[in-house]
Amino acid sequence: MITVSQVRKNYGDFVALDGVTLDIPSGSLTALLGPSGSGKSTLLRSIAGLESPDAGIITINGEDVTGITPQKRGIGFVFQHYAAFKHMTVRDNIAFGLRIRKRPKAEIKERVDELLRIVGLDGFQMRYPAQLSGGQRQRMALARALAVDPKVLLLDEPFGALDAKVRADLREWLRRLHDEVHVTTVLVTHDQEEALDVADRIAVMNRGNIEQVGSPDDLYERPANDFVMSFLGPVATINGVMVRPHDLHLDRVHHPGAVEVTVDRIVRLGFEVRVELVPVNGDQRLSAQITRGDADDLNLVRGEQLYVRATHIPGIVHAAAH
Ligand SMILES: Nc1ncnc2c1ncn2[C@@H]1O[C@H](COP(=O)(O)OP(=O)(O)OP(=O)(O)O)[C@@H](O)[C@H]1O
Repeated sequence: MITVSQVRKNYGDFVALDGVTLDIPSGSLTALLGPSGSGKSTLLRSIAGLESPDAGIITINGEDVTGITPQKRGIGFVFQHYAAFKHMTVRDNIAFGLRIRKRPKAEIKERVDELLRIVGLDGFQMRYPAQLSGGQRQRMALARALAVDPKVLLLDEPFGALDAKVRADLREWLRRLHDEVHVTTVLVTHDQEEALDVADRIAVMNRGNIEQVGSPDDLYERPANDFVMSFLGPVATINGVMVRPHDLHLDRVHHPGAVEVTVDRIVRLGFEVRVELVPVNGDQRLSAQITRGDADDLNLVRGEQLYVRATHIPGIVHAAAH
């Protein structure tokens, strides 16, 4: 378990962490999710010991590590741009931490073989980092961080520099890796899809504070406020209430609570159809997400008028009336 209590960090006048308190359970994969500048990296680097907080306490497995150097915290760290040792093979890069700890040769070989298998780089052990793809290089970085059996694995946008397809593959891979090694992992990301996809817990950050902590379902279905609601996925505002676009229902007849709208655009996205709507009463425009089947049944035509209503209103969220 990692505990962060009332941690503050200022850079000059700027408050990067505004008294953050967070518990990270052992064995969890927790994502720190938030917009750029919200303090995610500062919090992660404080846990790592790469930043020293101005106030507050951080413990790892019950030990106060606030004043302890990064080397003594038992952490593995992977950054977006991982600095591999270019002149060393993949095998030697992974073995590095074990060598400087002077582990016996046989143990190093066994551990590195195991890690090469876990990260799927068995066939690449004699290559140099320059001969790897970006995704392979990040997997090597993870193997290197895991080699010394860290108590905690800290990942700062580890897939941030990779293209969307590779990112998606690596997310799935990280999830499986975590299921296998169970090391307490904290992942910084600004990508809500990435957080929802891999994390079992998400802490949503905004302006140096934590807005909400919970499972992906909790946050998506029961967001604590408008910020979490809008950061976790697309929203539409209807009658002053924020809802998810897929919770909007289109109808040709009026039902209580329905709003009259004009169909402005119909965008077919494979199985789903996004229908952009302009309320007749001048409210802000909104998008409904419906299935292709529903769209075909409705036989929607651009410019026609119909009614839209919310079939599900999440949690306690209410947008400011306008
Ligand atoms: N060494 C520093 N000196 C001054 N300001 C800093 C320093 N490090 C971070 N900041 C500022 O603190 C704020 C929080 O930075 P941080 O890197 O924690 O945000 P983040 O949520 O990780 O954002 P990003 O996703 O863009 O990395 C930012 O506004 C940043 O400019």
